[in-house]
Amino acid sequence: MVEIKNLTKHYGKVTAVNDLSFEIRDNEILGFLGPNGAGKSTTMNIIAGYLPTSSGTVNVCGHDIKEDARAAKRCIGYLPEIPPLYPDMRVEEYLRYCAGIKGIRGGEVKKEVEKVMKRLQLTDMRRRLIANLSKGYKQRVGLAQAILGDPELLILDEPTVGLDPTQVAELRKFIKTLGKDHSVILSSHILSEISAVCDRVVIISKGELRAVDTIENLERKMSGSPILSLTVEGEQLAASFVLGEVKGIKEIQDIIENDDGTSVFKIQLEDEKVRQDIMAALVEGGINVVEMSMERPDLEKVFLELTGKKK
Ligand SMILES: Nc1ncnc2c1ncn2[C@@H]1O[C@H](COP(=O)(O)OP(=O)(O)OP(=O)(O)O)[C@@H](O)[C@H]1O
Repeated sequence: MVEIKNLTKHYGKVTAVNDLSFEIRDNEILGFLGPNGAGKSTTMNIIAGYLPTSSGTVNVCGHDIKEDARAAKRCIGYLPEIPPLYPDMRVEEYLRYCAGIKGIRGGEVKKEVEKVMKRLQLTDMRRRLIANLSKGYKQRVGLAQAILGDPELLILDEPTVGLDPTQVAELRKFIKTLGKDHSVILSSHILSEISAVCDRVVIISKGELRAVDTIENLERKMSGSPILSLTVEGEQLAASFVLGEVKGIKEIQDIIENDDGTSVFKIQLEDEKVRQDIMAALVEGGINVVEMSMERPDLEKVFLELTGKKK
């Protein structure tokens, strides 16, 4: 869907983006993470064709954003960090105006505007002045203009900023449904949001790429030796004895005794597969297993490690 190659952007002496390369695949929701000033908005503005590159290329749906801007922009719906709303226009009037800018003509305008208003539950607000809308409704209008004409690629720059928790949940749900038949690149500061919504994630810091992968793979790569959390019933000593016989255990890092007579073992493994041997040994040794789960670092730890902000 989108191929970004060696993208660099200078603002005078400031290098905002430095030799960035990644792709956005068909029908995926790609999370775009980075600390403040990392270069996220700059990159998104360039992909959307709003800002020229200093060097490098961006190809959207087979069209070079520089050479063939008009065709590339036809495939793109963009919701910038600050949506380009006109406060003195009414909702429907504004969406009709946006449809015109996007090259939608004739009877298609009404059809498209009705469709997006319905999708974002704006129909009852069609005659409301944008200035008088709540922040949540303004964001819906911003999103409605982005999806007008059903573009294949949606660029959403921090779409949930300033919304209340209910609106955030609604918007996330909507973005998830969009991701079924669109490609979406979504920037956010909220790591839990990226975890909840995205398939893959790109992490940048100081304009440079730090990682591109699925969240699961990133967490796995960061985790080093896997840690097993094992809760058993009965004598700690008996369980320790059985565990001592299993090959592939690096270290028992901790044993926590609970009030209900169960004990939790934190066990560092050489390989995740050792888990099965542990289970078999415990069953054979007559130890009752209450719970067994792998512990992974969450996206926050991965992010802090990759962006050099480790606590
Ligand atoms: N028009 C501009 N002129 C000069 N420098 C700029 C301009 N726009 C951005 N920058 C600088 O480029 C760098 C990247 O900024 P950008 O807004 O792309 O980061 P960001 O990751 O979107 O940050 P945030 O999360 O705070 O929105 C920053 O150092 C910023 O100060």
